[in-house]
Amino acid sequence: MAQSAFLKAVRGEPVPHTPVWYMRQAGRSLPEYLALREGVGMLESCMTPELVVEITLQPVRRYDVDAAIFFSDIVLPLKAVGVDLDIKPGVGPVVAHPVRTLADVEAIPDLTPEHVPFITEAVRTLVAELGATPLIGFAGAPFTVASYLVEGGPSKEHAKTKAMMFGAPEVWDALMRKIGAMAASYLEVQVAAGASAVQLFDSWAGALTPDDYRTHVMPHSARVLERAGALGVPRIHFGVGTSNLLGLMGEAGADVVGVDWRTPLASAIPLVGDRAVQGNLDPTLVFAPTEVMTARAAEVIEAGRAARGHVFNLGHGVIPSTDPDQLARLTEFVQTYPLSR
Ligand SMILES: Cc1c2[nH]c(c1CCC(=O)O)Cc1[nH]c(c(CCC(=O)O)c1C)Cc1[nH]c(c(CCC(=O)O)c1C)Cc1[nH]c(c(C)c1CCC(=O)O)C2
Repeated sequence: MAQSAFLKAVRGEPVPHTPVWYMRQAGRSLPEYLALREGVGMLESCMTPELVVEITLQPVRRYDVDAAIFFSDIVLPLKAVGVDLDIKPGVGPVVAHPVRTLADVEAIPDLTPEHVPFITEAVRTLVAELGATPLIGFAGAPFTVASYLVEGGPSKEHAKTKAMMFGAPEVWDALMRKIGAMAASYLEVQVAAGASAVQLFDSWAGALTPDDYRTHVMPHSARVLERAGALGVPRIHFGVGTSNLLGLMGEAGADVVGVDWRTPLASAIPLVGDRAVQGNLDPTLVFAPTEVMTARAAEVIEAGRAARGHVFNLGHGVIPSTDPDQLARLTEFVQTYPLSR
């Protein structure tokens, strides 16, 4: 495991090849996933260790990627403590009673390992099955999880969330502390059971100005990353549309900053300081002819050499209509691309 290209890259050590994994590598792009999920709800599948193990392993078998990502969802810890929510196909997380008041926040229980025995079981089994392939655990960052809780579902503008942030700072602070502590506890469970690294997904942080991020969000994400850091595992911090936040997302306590595809790595690397980067091929390039896709992947790898370390990934999740064979070709291309270091 110590020889893993992924772990070497995140520590900034020389690598045998550029490591690669994909956000949403498990899921609807894989026919074997669709077959397994038939008649099983998303949250139900996340709470069934045999399904979590099998779904997490599917892309590792198919692509021989350099890391597995635990199959779950950012709202799963909320579900586990009893928040009434569902994940609707084609929509995303939907919360029955959106959070508006301090009483709403206080009604959400704190997460303990006893809430998520199925996570511990799934991670332990996975780590044994994966052998030398590292498992990445993950949690949703406070802002992104808050958006689902406050809006009640997916949102483009995050208007209610930001209205609380600007207009009800005491409710906002209590909510961010509550779900930040929950994210940290959730990561602790995954690492205690054997996860080798963690990723904090702040997918919607790109909706914020740098000042608002620094004042209202970063301290809460920093506390999550600090607790994860105390466990001794590398921490990846990712968001979408974050070109103006990359420096702050690194400073929040990340070892690796995830970059979406809109920001060229050459621009991102000077912003993140002495940290590794992860990313960032446009996920739609898998629909281009293979040689177009691989030429663009080569540009990403070349640009990544300027960083302390580089983990290849897409700039956001695998699009469900992606052809798995094309992703297999991309993986092989990245893993066999010549190194100059
Ligand atoms: C914002 C967010 C969510 N969930 C997640 C994020 C952060 C990452 C990102 O920015 O994409 C995180 C997540 N969700 C899922 C994973 C699995 C691990 C992996 O990356 O392979 C991870 C890391 C499974 C999932 N989470 C979800 C699916 C699809 C559900 C299904 O297969 O029926 C999967 C595989 C559902 C979900 N859950 C969420 C959305 C937006 C959706 C998609 C809704 C849809 O289009 O159907 C919330």
